[in-house]
Amino acid sequence: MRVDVVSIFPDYLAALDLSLVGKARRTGLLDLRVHDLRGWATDRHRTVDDTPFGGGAGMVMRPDVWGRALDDVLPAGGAGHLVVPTPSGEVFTQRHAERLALEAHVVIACGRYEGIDARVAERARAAGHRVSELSIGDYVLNGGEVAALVMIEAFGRLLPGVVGNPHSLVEESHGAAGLLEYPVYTKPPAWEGLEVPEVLLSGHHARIERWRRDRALERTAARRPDMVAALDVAALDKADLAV
Ligand SMILES: Nc1ccccc1-c1cnco1
Repeated sequence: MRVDVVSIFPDYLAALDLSLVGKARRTGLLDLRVHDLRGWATDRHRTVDDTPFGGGAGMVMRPDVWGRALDDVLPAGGAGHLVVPTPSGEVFTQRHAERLALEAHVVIACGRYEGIDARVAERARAAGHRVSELSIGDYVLNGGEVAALVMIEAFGRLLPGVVGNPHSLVEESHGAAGLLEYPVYTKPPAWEGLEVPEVLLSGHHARIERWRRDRALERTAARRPDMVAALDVAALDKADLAV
């Protein structure tokens, strides 16, 4: 899989040399290239932005500079997937990560300022590329670089061979039947006057499973009422019958 990231702060992506993504690059599983957008600017000051048509605060990133950059990094023939991190995008989920992990060539355009001229995405779509404008959550960032790091880690870890044990690719952050994970404990059994729940030391697997399921339900109801609404109660009941 090839991934190109274009940014005016390419050093922001240095974290991608570390850990699993860094290993995937070194072993050739992931061909990740980071580019400085200013390399496609043509004036002496290497300008990449300008004032917004229609007025308003801030600056907009220029279509001509982005157009030249994407002409160079998107694959010929419209076979690429352009990802544009933006606060006004669809919320990025594990589903998006799974789909992106199947792509041969992903290009991530990291915008700054008030965003990238809308014609850049429009032109990429017209050229046949898939284009996804994605948000990693409802908060304000200064640019798309952090979102790019999040997305690359999320889909990069799904590439075959990147994570040692493929079983650990099951959605750890969301456990059984669409619930949040239960609380976890390890040695020592008593720490700073705090005890590990007795049931976890009991060796009674059915009780342990039920305790974990109950804690996961409590957490999900308390922290993610949106997930409770989407719960597959039938699957949960089946799980309940199982333990
Ligand atoms: N706030 C931002 C500013 C610039 C580029 C992306 C974002 C973003 C992406 N996901 C949430 O915010």
